[in-house]
Amino acid sequence: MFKVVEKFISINGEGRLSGQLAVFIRFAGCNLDCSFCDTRWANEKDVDYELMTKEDIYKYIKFTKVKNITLTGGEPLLQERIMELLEYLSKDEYLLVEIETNGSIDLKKFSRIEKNRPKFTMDYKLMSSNMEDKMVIDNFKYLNKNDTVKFVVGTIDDLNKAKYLIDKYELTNKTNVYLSPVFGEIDMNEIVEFMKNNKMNEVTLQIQLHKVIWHPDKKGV
Ligand SMILES: C[S@@+](CC[C@H](N)C(=O)[O-])C[C@H]1O[C@@H](n2cnc3c(N)ncnc32)[C@H](O)[C@@H]1O
Ligand SMILES: Nc1nc2[nH]cc(C(=O)O)c2c(=O)[nH]1
Ligand code: SF4
Ligand SMILES: [Mg+2]
Repeated sequence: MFKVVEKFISINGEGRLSGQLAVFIRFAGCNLDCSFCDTRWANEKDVDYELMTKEDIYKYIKFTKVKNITLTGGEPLLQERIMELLEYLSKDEYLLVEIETNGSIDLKKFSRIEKNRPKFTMDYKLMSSNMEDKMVIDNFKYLNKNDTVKFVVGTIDDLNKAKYLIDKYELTNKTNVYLSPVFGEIDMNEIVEFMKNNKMNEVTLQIQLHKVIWHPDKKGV
């Protein structure tokens, strides 16, 4: 059984599928406590959730008739039998499943799903998150062109570290690389100037589209 705090259809506001319809399954609980977390409510010990089986989740997804699925949270890979869910969903070739994961969970076993492997959007938490020491650097090697590394940046120091990691691990040759501002905390022009000054080709700047369409704190979107 999986602890689902919310499930909804929306426009994906992040990453490569931003702007497209997606079904969101948000799981309860997280092992990190990022300074900027915009979904802290999902990680509270007493958060309300519905218990769903993998079949319940699949039935809900098919009922929506939406192709893109984002498994998120909280930290989705902490769910005890998440591997069973991923393998179950991967059998449906029509679905495009992506996982928003926080960089602290070893991705090795998940990257081994053969057919129609879910796509990782792996956050690398930088200094301003206060969670950088939890990052599993080895994860970079399990990411491919279907996946994304996302750097949520709140300061110039974060930007400098992101650039250092992008260069050191040649991330733009391996996977998609996104910079995302800590919403409302950093002047996006500063990020653009940094990208221009550092000739950051093949890096994508995103803004969380759902926070532009709706109030930034609105749930279920
Ligand atoms: C709430 S997290 C859930 C998935 C997973 N725990 C993670 O951190 O990737 C989903 C995404 O929202 C991003 N996020 C959370 N709070 C944010 C904020 N205040 N500004 C920008 N992005 C934020 C995270 O970095 C992550 O990419
Ligand atoms: N619209 C919308 N798009 C999203 N993409 C990733 C999200 C997340 O919280 O993981 C998210 C979210 O919370 N809402
Ligand atoms: S890892 Fe994700 S859900 Fe957990 S605290 Fe950080 S942003 Fe929030
Ligand atoms: Mg969100």
